[in-house]
Amino acid sequence: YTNPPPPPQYGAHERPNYREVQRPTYVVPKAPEPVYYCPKMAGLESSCRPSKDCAVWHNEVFSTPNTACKLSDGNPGTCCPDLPYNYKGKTFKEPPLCEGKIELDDHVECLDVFSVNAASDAGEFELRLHQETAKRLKEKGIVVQAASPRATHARFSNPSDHARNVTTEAFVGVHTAVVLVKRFKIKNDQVGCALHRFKLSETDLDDKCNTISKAHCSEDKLNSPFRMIDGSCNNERHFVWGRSVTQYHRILDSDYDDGIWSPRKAINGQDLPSARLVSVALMHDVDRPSESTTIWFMQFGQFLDHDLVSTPEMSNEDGTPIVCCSDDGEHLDKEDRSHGKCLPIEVPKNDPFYSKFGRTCIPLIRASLACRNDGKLGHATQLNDNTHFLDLSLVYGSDDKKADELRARKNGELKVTPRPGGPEFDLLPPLDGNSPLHAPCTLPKEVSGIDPPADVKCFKAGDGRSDVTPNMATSQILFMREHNRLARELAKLNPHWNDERLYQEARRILIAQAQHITYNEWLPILLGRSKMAQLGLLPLQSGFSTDYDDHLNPSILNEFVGAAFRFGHSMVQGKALLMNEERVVERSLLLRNHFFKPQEHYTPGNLDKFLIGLATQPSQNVDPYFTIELTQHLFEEAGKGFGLDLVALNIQRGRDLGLRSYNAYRELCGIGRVTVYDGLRDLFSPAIIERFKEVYTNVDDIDLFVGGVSEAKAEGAYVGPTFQCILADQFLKLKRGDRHFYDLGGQPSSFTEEQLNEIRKTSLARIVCENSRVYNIQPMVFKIPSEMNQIVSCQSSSIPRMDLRPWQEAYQPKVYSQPW
Ligand code: HEM
Ligand SMILES: [Ca+2]
Repeated sequence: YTNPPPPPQYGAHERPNYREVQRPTYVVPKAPEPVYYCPKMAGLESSCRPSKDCAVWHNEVFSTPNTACKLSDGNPGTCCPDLPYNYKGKTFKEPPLCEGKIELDDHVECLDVFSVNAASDAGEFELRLHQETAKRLKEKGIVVQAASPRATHARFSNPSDHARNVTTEAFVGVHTAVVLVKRFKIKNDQVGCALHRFKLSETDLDDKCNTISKAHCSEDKLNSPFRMIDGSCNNERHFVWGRSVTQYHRILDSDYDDGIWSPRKAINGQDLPSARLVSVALMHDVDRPSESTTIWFMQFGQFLDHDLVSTPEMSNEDGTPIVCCSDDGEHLDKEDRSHGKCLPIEVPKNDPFYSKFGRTCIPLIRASLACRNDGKLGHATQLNDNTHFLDLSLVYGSDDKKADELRARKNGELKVTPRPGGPEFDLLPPLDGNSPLHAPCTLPKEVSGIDPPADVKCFKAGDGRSDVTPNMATSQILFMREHNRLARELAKLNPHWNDERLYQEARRILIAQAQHITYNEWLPILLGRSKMAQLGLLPLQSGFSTDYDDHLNPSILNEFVGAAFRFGHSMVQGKALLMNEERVVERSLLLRNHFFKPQEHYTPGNLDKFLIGLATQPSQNVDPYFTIELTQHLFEEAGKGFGLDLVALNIQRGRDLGLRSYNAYRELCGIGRVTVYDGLRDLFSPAIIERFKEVYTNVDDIDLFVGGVSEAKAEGAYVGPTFQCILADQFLKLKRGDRHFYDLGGQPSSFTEEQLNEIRKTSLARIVCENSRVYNIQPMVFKIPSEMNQIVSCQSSSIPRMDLRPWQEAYQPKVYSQPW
């Protein structure tokens, strides 16, 4: 290169619009010619490519003979066709609040703004009453015990200060609605039409929940090439769409007993079966590992989960967690639960596990309430504490304060805990100010064999759950390191860029990489190629996407967060493996001992061993089988022998979030509603149907989570058709409703075509290679190594390396050979 003249230096805010920046043309090297014969696949000609370019075809690649091939330089590759045609499928619309055809009863017609104001006083009173109850409980010494499973769950679901304030305001609105429904005897199907007529701003509730309507985005923000940290200003008209601390959306109307907030009942009017009873009756711990998919697939799923959602639980006014069962695991008196924020799970007396510990109550606190985006009165909505977008908020934070805390403010880098050996050993920065309720971050001597080292701290990242398990921490550390690596490389290419510019550019690239991995490598395994093609979810091979739809709300759906995306819990293995380069297990860690205890990561070399374990150990299948590490020992306190049951929590949470029953989603997804249990034979084994009959009195009572995980897999997918349908809809909204989606053209945040082609070289295998001391890995890390997915050197062209030269400002165009 000849040195270009130094470009002007400017901070992120004073820069010209990206659309105006002149970029030199960059000549893309031609793809290597296939040198080996490749078989036809799905009736299409195929050619030899780096394996990650065949990830979308993984089913055909692994079922067609002779799909292993050699790239032009002799390194292993995979045969597959070009990407198939991407149709433009439809997304589900949000159910209308009021269809307009419902006739209101006369007495409901009488409901006017004065009645609303009167009810709002009652709502405020309810809030104070609940605050009193909380105070009384504290005085009585009924508080959450340090290090207990409940304390750890509270840590996992801890609301941000912003979320806590929003919930308090929304709570009054919800109670106002509850009072009105009672007073005016409003039937469930009339709630929307009766209440939506009232805007909070036109009632005495005008001081509540008014920040959403006041949200504003300057031209600067709308034209910024970089996303806002809190996800705002993505949509140019609806500034808050996708922002953190805003409501989840839904594809079917909520199902609450009172039409507002109380959990649904069984069809016969009785209570639904206890969530723990359902968990025990249906969900066993049977080892059914996948034959082709690694545990990285599960882990990346949880990584996405922590990017896309965080449903905080409600808390006391002072931020302390709420108590919903007594210390010895029994239900509290009705009076002590009168703050209405508890939804404890009934444990049957004869429970095969918890009865041994005399526990009859599993605590669950209701999810934080959101201010409704429409500013109207209506049923409860819940909030997402993270940005709804796939934007690596779990790496960078979902609000400016958190983002700032995480930045090194030097060279665009993120803060780290440095360890001897260089950046491939960096860990996440320490979490300071541990709450006294937190269990120690170190392992007890009985587990580790050593005294707890003094320098071991819990980790801090953009999301508070970064060290919930060892491998959640592994994935967070990996992406943090890749950010810093990108920032270092960009600084070499553009020595004149300041910290802000380097941080934002590295962030933009890393988010694009994560989106590419998700749509190119991960979703094809989850949803299957044909479903992706049908909806238009496949990534492009070249050029820009024109997919953006500014009418589409990208927000996460209650159905997704409350049930469908929890499919991942079924894939979890009870043990995390540490493996060496020979792929031999050196140690295995029982999950129950390692929740929020990242001590193992402090041993040099262990992170590499976790990474190899992730690429080797198979994932479990999605089925009604769950490891007891999650269903009996979740967040167990050391030495106590029991923890929480995640399956029961999922079921109960679904009811808390007002999800309709499984049958309603079958109908929505075009699979067809069933009227009798036998109708389920299309997707369920007779044994499972029998077990459904034992616990649910009506086929319309089945919880969505339970039905979803028990379905037979959809063709080419990792989940059944109902979850496939909900998950696909969500990922379509996340792509089409995101103005900053990585392959979108014509936006201030769009990459140049040359940059985009480099981003398309990304694979998770490459990110592992670049940021660890793992030297050999298979190109498709979500797939178990095989002849078509051979373990190769990280130096190999089988795992393409992205070239950052297209980011060099005003560099001289030059044709160069493959970067590897
Ligand atoms: C060992 C691994 C995992 C553990 C210990 C774990 C634990 C938990 C816990 C405690 C909750 C909160 C339950 C509640 O209060 O409602 C939760 C929620 C959730 N989990 Fe997991 N999980 C794991 C893996 C996964 C995976 C692999 C996925 C997806 C592929 C996933 C998706 C979700 C989702 C979507 C939620 C709802 C999150 C929210 O509302 O904020 N989890 N998980
Ligand atoms: Ca996010």
